[in-house]
Amino acid sequence: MPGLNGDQIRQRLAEARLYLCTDARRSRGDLAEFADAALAGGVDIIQLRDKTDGTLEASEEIEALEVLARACAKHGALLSVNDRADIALAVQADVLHLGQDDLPVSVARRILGDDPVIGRSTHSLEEARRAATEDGVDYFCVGPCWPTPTKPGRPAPGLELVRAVAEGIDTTRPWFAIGGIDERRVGEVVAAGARRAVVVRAITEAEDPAAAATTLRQALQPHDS
Ligand SMILES: Cc1ncc(COP(=O)(O)OP(=O)(O)O)c(N)n1
Ligand SMILES: Cc1nc(C(=O)O)sc1CCOP(=O)(O)O
Ligand SMILES: [Mg+2]
Repeated sequence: MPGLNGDQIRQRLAEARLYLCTDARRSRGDLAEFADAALAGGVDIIQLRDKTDGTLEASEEIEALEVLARACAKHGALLSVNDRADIALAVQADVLHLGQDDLPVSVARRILGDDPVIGRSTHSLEEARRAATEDGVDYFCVGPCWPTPTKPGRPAPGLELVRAVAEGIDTTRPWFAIGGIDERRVGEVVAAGARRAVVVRAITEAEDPAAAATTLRQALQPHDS
């Protein structure tokens, strides 16, 4: 099946509210079933981020991404690869996500071409400001909103940073709050000015991933910017 072109990917990114990072569920059941439930519940973008026991072998990562790609095609969602431009190219991903210490965006762009979108992690107002204008970046993430065991050792700038970004910088590019967000806290994130969120445990550890996604999506949905 042909993939989405750059305009279609950017259109879906603009409309996205809920972004899920999941591991490959090597020790917790079926990845296809889980992805299908999360996407049916309202996840717009799904990323494979498996760092539980070291990183996956490239072949294992590609195999898991192919499972996610089929689920994304079924639900009209975007497929995101973490860190690795070579793997994003290999699986024709819609999205590549890069942290501050990952590949430079200009290098990733050279590898990927213009169509896939590239996202950046930011943890300060200065980094967010840079990501909001840096060439080749399509969206950025701001956090952690709360300290999180999913990213141990990463200090949390908290909702103060979300407020500062919402009020103080050019937010023409889509941006997502991240870190410690769950059904209970998502209202605070929205009140701080975010319209989009990235979650890990709130869905990967939910008893009912579809219901968790629906609740999070509804909390983020009422806004239209
Ligand atoms: C959507 C999204 N946002 C942030 C991150 C974190 O990226 P990074 O800081 O590079 O950390 P790792 O995830 O690579 O450990 C992400 N992966 N996805
Ligand atoms: C992968 C990641 N990156 C962060 C950042 O601030 O860049 S916070 C984070 C982990 C988010 O996991 P959870 O939803 O389980 O708290
Ligand atoms: Mg990274």
